[in-house]
Amino acid sequence: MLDIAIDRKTYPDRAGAPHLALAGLRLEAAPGEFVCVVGPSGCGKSTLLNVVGGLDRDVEGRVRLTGADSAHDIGFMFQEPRLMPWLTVLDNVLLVTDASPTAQRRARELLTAMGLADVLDAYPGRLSGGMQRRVALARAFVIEPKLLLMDEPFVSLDVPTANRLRAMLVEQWQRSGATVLFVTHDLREALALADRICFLSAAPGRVVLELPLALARPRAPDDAAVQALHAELLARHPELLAGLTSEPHEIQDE
Ligand SMILES: Nc1ncnc2c1ncn2[C@@H]1O[C@H](COP(=O)(O)OP(=O)(O)OP(=O)(O)O)[C@@H](O)[C@H]1O
Repeated sequence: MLDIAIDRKTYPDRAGAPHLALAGLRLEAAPGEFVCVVGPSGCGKSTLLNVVGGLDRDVEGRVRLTGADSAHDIGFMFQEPRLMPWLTVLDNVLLVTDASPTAQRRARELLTAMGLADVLDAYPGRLSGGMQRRVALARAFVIEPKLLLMDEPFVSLDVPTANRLRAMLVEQWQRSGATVLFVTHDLREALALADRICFLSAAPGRVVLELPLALARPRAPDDAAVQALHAELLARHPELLAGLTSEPHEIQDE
């Protein structure tokens, strides 16, 4: 369903010379597959998502997305929740829809499933960081995306809040059947979420290892099976994991 072949993606550096961010990157994802992209800071993960999502078209290569009719079939979630402070929780979610009665029902259902039924009319500034991410998660799913692009969406949250959000994501993903491309530099997070992990090299990023996962769900980053696989990977591929951090830098949230 998703077939990515990026030959070259450059940015102009300060002197205007091309700075290579991605080169020779090949990646495929099957319908409904949850793929995590893991790599060190600066290897091109956000660039990859921007290219796949059509936010950046200045690239040599191609992205084929079959089964999706339009950009409306692609959902996004970024590191920051990116909510409009002047809109209520419900209106923030409806913003990406046609606000039809069906969309309204769906938005309410999603927000209720995420424990936000009591704050539909609240403004984002009144919500904790974790609640704001839940609104962003509901907004990502409300369009019933065929493809969901997620750029470190749970970074900087405390462990219980991040784990709760991951569980909500997996529940909605399993219901929706969406293909997910989830970028992270946290290997334990990837092990907790993915059907398959694609490791990117340091810049310019390309896929250097693919790891299919057969661990049962639900999983969390601190599960014994995840920890064991993490330790095994560290032992087998120390070179790949240099530059990655598995320790989230926490802020207390809820
Ligand atoms: N708008 C831009 N202009 C110039 N260079 C850029 C731009 N955006 C990214 N880069 C460079 O391209 C490379 C890839 O950046 P990108 O943000 O995609 O990496 P990343 O893996 O997402 O990093 P991080 O994990 O730190 O968010 C880096 O060297 C970065 O400095």
